Amino acid sequence: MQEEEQKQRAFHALVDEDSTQDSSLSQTHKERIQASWYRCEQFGLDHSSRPDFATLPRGTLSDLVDQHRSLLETTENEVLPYYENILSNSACMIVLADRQGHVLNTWGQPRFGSAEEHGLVGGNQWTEMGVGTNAIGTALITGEAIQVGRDEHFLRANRFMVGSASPIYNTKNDLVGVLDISSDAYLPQDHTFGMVKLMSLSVENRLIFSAFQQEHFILSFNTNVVSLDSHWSGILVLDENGTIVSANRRAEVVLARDLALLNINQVFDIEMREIKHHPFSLPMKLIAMGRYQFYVKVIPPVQQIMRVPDFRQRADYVAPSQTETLVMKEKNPPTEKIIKAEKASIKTIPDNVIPLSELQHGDERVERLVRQAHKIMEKDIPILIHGETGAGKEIFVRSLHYHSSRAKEMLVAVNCAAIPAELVESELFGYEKGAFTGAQNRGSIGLIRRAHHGTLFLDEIGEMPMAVQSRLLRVLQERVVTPLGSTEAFPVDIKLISATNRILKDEVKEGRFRQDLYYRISGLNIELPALRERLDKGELIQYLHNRLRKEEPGPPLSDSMVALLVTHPWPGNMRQLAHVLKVGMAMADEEVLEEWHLPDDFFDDLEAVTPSDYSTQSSATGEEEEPLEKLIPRLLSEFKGNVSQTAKSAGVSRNTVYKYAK
Ligand SMILES: Nc1ncnc2c1ncn2[C@@H]1O[C@H](COP(=O)(O)OP(=O)(O)OP(=O)(O)O)[C@@H](O)[C@H]1O
Repeated sequence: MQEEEQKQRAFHALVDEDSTQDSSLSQTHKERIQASWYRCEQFGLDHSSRPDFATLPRGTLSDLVDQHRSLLETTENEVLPYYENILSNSACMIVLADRQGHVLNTWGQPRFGSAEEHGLVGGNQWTEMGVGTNAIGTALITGEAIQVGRDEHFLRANRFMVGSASPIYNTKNDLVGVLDISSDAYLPQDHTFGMVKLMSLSVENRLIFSAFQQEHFILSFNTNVVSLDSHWSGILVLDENGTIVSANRRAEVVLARDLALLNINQVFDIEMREIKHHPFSLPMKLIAMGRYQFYVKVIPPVQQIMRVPDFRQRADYVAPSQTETLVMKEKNPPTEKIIKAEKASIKTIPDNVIPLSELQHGDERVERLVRQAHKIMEKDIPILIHGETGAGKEIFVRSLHYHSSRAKEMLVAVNCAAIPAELVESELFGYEKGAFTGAQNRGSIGLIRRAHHGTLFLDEIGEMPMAVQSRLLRVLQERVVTPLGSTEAFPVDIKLISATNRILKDEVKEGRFRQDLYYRISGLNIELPALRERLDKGELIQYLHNRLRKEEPGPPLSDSMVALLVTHPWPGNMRQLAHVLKVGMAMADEEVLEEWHLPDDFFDDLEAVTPSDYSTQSSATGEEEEPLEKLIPRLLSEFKGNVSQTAKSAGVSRNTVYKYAK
């Protein structure tokens, strides 16, 4: 359990590498600045040196601009407009530089002096060697995003500004440029840093789309369905066969592996043919690496859409004039019909929501907590759910929401661990026109107000940054949300459900979670038991198996298989069970599900917990066990290379056969 928690923390640290602002991270930043200053000394600079911009002649600059046309256009036409509402009139300057630090273009009007004074101008080169520690030059050397505060600049001449820069990588993972926001120190700097990182991610994502969207499938994935279209989603590019031909940096960080040329079925529990047949607008919930759950959206190749046969040739084609009348008719259905439809939609629980009555199958403890939570949904009392990862917290919350009087309104699920720390605040509370900059813009309503009259589910609440905790506390006390940069307070009526797999009381003791907020959110405390602790394990396994068989036909479960599944420790809980069943059912096709159909990690877990409890058939009969390295090659040659028969006969998975095959 402890190990699992550690793994979880490591995973979340990866999912949001920027989420912690603890001393170890600021230490890393300090070290980076120190290393840069050391380099500057080696370059022979001293603090009073004048910046040497090695300005390019005009002709050379226009050649450089031509070479970087696609990068410049992507930034200028496709990325900056999205940030206009936050950055315009902000008295900051956005700078795009090439991989040698040459400024290619700038946007905005900084408050700090003229171009001659600040030097952020087309053709000037911002390297550490010429200009000392600076955001652009230091990001180029380290290959990572960095914010350089006024006094962190090596040269005194540059200490009038704060620079936030983030490198841009192309689809081949080569560093091709740097995006920088420079301003005097009056902007909220955390936010500016978050923004420049997002902008560079967004340029990278656009470069991927321009390069691949014509002929490839593009998968975007995130831990949170609401954030699927955001720039911090992972992106994978797949060819016809499901081979990953490109990915953004976020995908590699989140999945913590080199993805090049893997097949999609080695990353997610899905085959390419299923991806092709999945309705494209509908996000899927998939498991990565057998354990971690993501929402995944598929964007099909543009050319494929165009290859669809001309619809006018279809027999059921209705000419436009007729269509219009049909639509008009539908627009005015009889009142009775509307009332019926409304009633039906209120009563209908979406397919992916498990009815409350099916959440438990005879475990009294679970039955009691389901009953309590259902009741409390109608009271003004927040619910806090604690449970191991994969225990079914989110499934439980969805079920609660759709069985409450708030079912017609939105359930807004926010995974606090999946949003970069600098942006959690504006995502949750929204921001007013020109919140950060005094600019004219449309602002954003924020996730809390989106859940007005509905349910707000704050998953992984233990990961919420301290500053955001204080703001959330005020919202819960005063029941109003004041968007960033606004003086207006908007009343909110939300049912708050929070979930965590940390022990929040310990987090309070360690000073990582506000005590007052803890008491505010934990009106009803629910401990969702781990799968291994549940008394209705057998029934639950059969229930989940039946549910999966409704989605896709699969083999039946024998009693001995249920008995084996019941003995498993299930560190990944319901999520792992669903994965093991899915893999097993796919491997078994229409045969009866047997041990050797199950994935390897199932047996790894068994061996790790109770090596002596789990024994193969031969050891159960007391016979001397033949080591796998001998048994597998022998059986393989006996069965003339047939992997399935070998696996079946040895009582191991196919992967194990491959491992020991010589
Ligand atoms: N009661 C249930 N019946 C059937 N399947 C379930 C149930 N609970 C969970 N599952 C399965 O387990 C998966 C994980 O569940 P869920 O996302 O609710 O876990 P969680 O506790 O919120 O996990 P995490 O803490 O990692 O966010 C679901 O996608 C579903 O496949």
